[in-house]
Amino acid sequence: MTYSVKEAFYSLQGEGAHTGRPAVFCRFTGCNLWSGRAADRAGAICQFCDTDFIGTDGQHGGRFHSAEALADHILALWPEGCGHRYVIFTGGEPLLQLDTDLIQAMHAREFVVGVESNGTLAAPEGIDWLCVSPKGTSDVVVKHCDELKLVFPQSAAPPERFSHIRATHRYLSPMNPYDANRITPQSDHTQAAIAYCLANPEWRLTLQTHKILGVD
Ligand SMILES: C[S@@+](CC[C@H](N)C(=O)[O-])C[C@H]1O[C@@H](n2cnc3c(N)ncnc32)[C@H](O)[C@@H]1O
Ligand SMILES: Nc1nc2[nH]cc(C(=O)O)c2c(=O)[nH]1
Ligand code: SF4
Ligand SMILES: [Mg+2]
Repeated sequence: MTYSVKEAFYSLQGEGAHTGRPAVFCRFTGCNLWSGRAADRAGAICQFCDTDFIGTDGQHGGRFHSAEALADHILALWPEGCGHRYVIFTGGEPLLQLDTDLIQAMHAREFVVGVESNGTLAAPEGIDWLCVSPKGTSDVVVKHCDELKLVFPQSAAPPERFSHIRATHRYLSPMNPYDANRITPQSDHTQAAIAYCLANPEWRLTLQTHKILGVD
C-alpha cells in the first residue's frame, strides 16, 4: 500500500471531545465528496470544506510506500521520549487510505489512533476514537462512533437526520467561512447552534478553537 499524505503536523486537537489534546495530524490526500478544486465546489456534495487536500506538497507531506515508513514519519513528529502519543488521521477523507496495517503500526509505536471521517465509508478495525462528521445529502454508512460532530447549519443534513447513529458524544460545530484561517466565534452560525443545543440538550456546542487561537 502506498499512502499519499498532504501534510503532517503536531498541534492541539481544535474540535470536539478531545479539544486541547496534543496530537500529530496526518492529512491524507483526496476526498470522495469533493475534488478539492475551486471550480468543482458548487457542484460538490460537500461545499464548505475549509481544507486543501490536493497533492503531497504540504509540510511533512509525501508518498509513503509502507505502513512502517509512514508510522516512523509520524513518530518523528512527536516530542522525543514523550508518551501520551495521539495521532489523528484526517484529510481529505482518511478512510480512503487508512487500513489495519497502518493502525497496527501506530499501535506498535504506542499511539492512540483517532480518525476524522465524513462517515460514508466503512471503518477498518482498531480505531480508538472515531469522529464522524456527516456532509449534505451523502449517506452515512457508519452506524456507531465515539463522536458525531455535525457542521451546522446544513439544509440537507439537519441534526434530526442522524438520530439513528449511536454516538457517545453529539456536537454541533458552527460552519465557518471555508477560506478563513482566523475566526471570531460570535457568528450567526454559532448563535443558531447555541439555540439548537439549548432546545435539544442531547447536542453540545463545539468550536474550531485552532482558528480562534491561530494555531495549525
Ligand atoms: C476537513 S475535514 C476532513 C475529515 C473528513 N473528510 C470530514 O469531513 O470529517 C475535518 C473537519 O473539519 C470540518 N470542517 C470542514 N470545513 C468546515 C467549515 N467550513 N466549518 C466548520 N467545520 C468544517 C469537518 O466537518 C471535519 O469535522
Ligand atoms: N488544530 C486542528 N484541529 C483539528 N481537528 C480536526 C482538524 C481537521 O482538519 O481534521 C483539525 C485541524 O486542521 N487543526
Ligand atoms: S468530506 Fe471532509 S475533506 Fe471532504 S470535502 Fe468535506 S470537509 Fe473536506
Ligand atoms: Mg481542519
